[in-house]
Amino acid sequence: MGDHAHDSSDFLTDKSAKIFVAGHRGLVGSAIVRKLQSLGFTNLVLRSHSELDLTRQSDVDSFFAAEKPRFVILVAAKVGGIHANNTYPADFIAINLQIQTNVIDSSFRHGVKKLLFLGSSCIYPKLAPQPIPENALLTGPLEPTNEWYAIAKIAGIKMCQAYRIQYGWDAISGMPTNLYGPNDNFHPENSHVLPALMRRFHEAKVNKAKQVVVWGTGSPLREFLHVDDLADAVVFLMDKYSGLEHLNVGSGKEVTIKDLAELVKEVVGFEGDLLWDTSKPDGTPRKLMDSSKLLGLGWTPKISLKDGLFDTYKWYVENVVEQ
Ligand SMILES: NC(=O)C1=CN([C@@H]2O[C@H](COP(=O)(O)OP(=O)(O)OC[C@H]3O[C@@H](n4cnc5c(N)ncnc54)[C@H](OP(=O)(O)O)[C@@H]3O)[C@@H](O)[C@H]2O)C=CC1
Ligand SMILES: C[C@H]1O[C@H](OP(=O)(O)OP(=O)(O)OC[C@H]2O[C@@H](n3cnc4c(=O)[nH]c(N)nc43)[C@H](O)[C@@H]2O)[C@@H](O)[C@@H](O)C1=O
Repeated sequence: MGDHAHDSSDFLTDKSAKIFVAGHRGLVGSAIVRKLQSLGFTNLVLRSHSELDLTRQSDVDSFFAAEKPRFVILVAAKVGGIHANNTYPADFIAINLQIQTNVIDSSFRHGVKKLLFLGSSCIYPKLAPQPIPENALLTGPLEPTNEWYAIAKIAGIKMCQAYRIQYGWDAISGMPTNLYGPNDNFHPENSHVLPALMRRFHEAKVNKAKQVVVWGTGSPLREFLHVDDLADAVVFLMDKYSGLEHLNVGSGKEVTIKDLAELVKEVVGFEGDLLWDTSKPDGTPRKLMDSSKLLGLGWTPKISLKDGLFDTYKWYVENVVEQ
């Protein structure tokens, strides 16, 4: 089964087509809803976690039988930073396998025309060649702190490929790098590094603290992409890509955690010192992805990290900080 990488679908032609955005209230899902609404889509089907628990197979199948969406964008998942992944491995592997298996299978069985599944750059080996090409998948041991989540995501990619091979069904996968932006998860322990530091620096500034603890050594490198760029890439992939292989979705720019911390400190306006807690894990030393396949199809990221940080901090102060 060859790659039909340039099959164009009718995703952008019929704005009344029914689209199910699974996980629409999260960082990524809410950005995708914003993007689709800005493009004039009028028929989004949205269900919160409490309305439809995607780990419950019979409920998912009843939902698809009733709604029969034409397109599905699957971004619902159990998601968290390095501490959460390292602390709740059973949740990360079980919940994510259940969600994706239920949604992918029910989508196929109820006639969905095209489905996009989101994985993550953590699917690649801990010491993959940098920048990481898509074919580095399954060529080496995973990063231990998030291997459970990574295995679930790899299974999702493989499931989409298997349904294309066996049934000729149009399921595609995108692999985003570390994401950030409005509506992120700012939980003090379970969040990702960027929102965690933004919250900690903000609280330190307000409380006039002298120093802020940052986890690890500060030496790991991370690539960041603003979630609005990711939402743009999701629409681009739904419209322009129908291939067997997953595609990397990155900004191509990486920073050390130390430089990121300094940048967030500057954006927030905290003037104290950083204290490094090296008892906390660094995780994988580097995971810059090679996104040249997606770039070659014509997509480009537009939001710089500094602009994105200012935009996110403005949102944080207006929406999260107790008024
Ligand atoms: N954030 C990042 O840095 C990255 C994220 N990704 C991927 O992007 C996708 C979205 O991540 P992100 O937006 O950051 O995560 P969020 O946690 O912000 O959003 C996930 C959404 O999924 C929902 N959800 C979780 N479990 C269930 C369930 N059992 N049934 C129904 N809904 C459920 C959550 O609802 P509720 O909160 O109410 O439980 C939430 O709205 C995920 O697939 C993730 O793997 C990939 C790379 C990086
Ligand atoms: C998207 C990606 O996200 C996760 O992988 P990660 O990138 O390692 O995660 P992270 O953002 O939590 O940490 C990045 C680095 O930052 C350092 N760090 C400093 N201070 C804080 C801090 O306060 N909080 C956090 N979380 N990290 C901190 C931390 O020590 C580490 O070196 C997995 O979900 C993975 O599966 C995945 O897909």
